[in-house]
Amino acid sequence: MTSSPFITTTTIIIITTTIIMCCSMAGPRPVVLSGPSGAGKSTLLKKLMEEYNGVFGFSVSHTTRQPRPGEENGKDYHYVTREAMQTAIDNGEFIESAVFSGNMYGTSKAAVQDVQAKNLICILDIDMQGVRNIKATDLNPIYVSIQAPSMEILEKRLRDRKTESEESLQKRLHAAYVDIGISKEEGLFDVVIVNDSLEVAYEKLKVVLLESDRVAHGRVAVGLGDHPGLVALLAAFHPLHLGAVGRLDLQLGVAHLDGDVSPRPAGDSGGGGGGGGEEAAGQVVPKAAEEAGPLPGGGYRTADVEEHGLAHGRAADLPLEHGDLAGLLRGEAEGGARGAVALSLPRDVVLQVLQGEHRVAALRQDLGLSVWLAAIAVFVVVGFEDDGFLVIRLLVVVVLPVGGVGDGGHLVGRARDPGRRGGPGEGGVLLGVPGERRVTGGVLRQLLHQRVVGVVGVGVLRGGASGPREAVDRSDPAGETPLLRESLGDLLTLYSMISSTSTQRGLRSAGRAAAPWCSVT
Ligand SMILES: Nc1ncnc2c1ncn2[C@@H]1O[C@H](COP(=O)(O)OP(=O)(O)OP(=O)(O)O)[C@@H](O)[C@H]1O
Ligand SMILES: Nc1nc2c(ncn2[C@@H]2O[C@H](COP(=O)(O)O)[C@@H](O)[C@H]2O)c(=O)[nH]1
Repeated sequence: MTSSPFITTTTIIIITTTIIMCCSMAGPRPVVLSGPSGAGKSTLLKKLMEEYNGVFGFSVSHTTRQPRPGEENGKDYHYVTREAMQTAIDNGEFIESAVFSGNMYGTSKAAVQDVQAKNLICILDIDMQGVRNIKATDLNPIYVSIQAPSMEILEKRLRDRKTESEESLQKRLHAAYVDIGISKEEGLFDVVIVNDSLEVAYEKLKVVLLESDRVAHGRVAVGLGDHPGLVALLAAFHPLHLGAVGRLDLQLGVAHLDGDVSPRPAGDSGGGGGGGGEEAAGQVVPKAAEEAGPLPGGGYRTADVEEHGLAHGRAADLPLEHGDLAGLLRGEAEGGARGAVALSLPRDVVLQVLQGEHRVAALRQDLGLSVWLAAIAVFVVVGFEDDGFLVIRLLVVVVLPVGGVGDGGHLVGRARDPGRRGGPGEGGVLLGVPGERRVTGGVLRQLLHQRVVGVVGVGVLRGGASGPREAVDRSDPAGETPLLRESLGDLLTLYSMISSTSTQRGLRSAGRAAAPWCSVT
């Protein structure tokens, strides 16, 4: 039984029974790119948009300058007259505006809202006046300065671009001269990237946007497996935080349910499957990916993992893709905001996890720290199948902001003992994650570098409308595995485990967890 007939032929009633949210929330954090004309902002942005289509969205500014060959109205800019622009500014339609090189430029509120409405991370390409103006708003972006290696190179690039008259070029160079000085002002930019080699600069930009401690704070729900309905429901609660909703069931990007994130030392044959423990905690890197070597941030290329990961027979060597990153990148400003990341895994992964090949690799370490439960959401999905059976599905989402876990700390859950089976394939739900700045950065790194935080299964209740309901594993033809009750039990066990300091102490000293599906090595 696949999940799609169920979805298409049943009425779905979703009841959220409990949601306890105790973290501050915030929407996706936009990104401001600024820097002298000719430094390479548009070039970098173009690459970013191509690679992360569906993650970032460009805030289309208004300008009074003439379009350049190849530029499109509504895509590169909204080209308007001075009068129209001034009227719109006077009407309060702009977040900021500036005069640059004799032309008016401005970011309209609608431009930013359009991007955010699509759940994309909004990128603004604005000049230094715009940066100053944005600082006075509550947009709270990440400020990235793009600089050319030198004024000479900047001038050459601008000339070679052949877009400016001599007069315009001189104005831009003058503005650049001023900007370069201002951009050194402490605290104005979060990051300064010198665009010498385009490739190097682009990799740096990606690191900043994808892995920076500054990027993701606040609660992020990346996905709930193959069940968009549930995700939509969650989105209804916190729409700003569910940026990846549209992409949930495409590719969820998580690998390695156990093991350490750091690349294995040469000669190490790798962590044993299911071995767990510090000795066995080496990262399980797909061979081809390993040969290709880690990316600058330490992760591995999606394509390598995608192509070779699953062939290893290890759960969760799956690609981390654009849509998922959108969720990971959303969040609140730096500065101690708390939040959590809930990430679900696709069916195959869940099944493998539930079949028990994986272990808790670092629970001991994390349980010793301040871990607390922030949210439990229980979704009951009721429907009728073609054969008239009433089917009730229960999906339990646990979001666990983990306070105080050190940079790189993590909570890894092994879902079940060997032999257990997964639910009907809606996907599991990942537990996790911290809120403090350094912690969130650490968690992001874990996710991006293929650490996983934990998995909870999905159970199904099946029975006639008036008959006894029985929890069954729908992937089990015998249909006898009482999954549902145990899933709930496991969750409760998990909750009590992590919320009890004595349990934490006990676990630490015993080095083992009491829950059958959760072992500490
Ligand atoms: N790393 C690089 N090496 C060489 N040339 C580059 C590099 N980056 C960008 N360029 C080239 O420099 C020129 C200016 O780049 P680009 O138009 O992206 O700058 P910009 O910062 O967006 O400028 P503006 O603010 O005027 O829009 C382009 O012709 C681009 O192809
Ligand atoms: N303050 C703002 N500056 C903007 C905006 N859109 C673009 N810009 C900046 O203008 C210059 C020139 O751009 P060009 O396309 O004519 O080369 C460049 O530095 C841009 O960053 C805006 O909405 N507000």
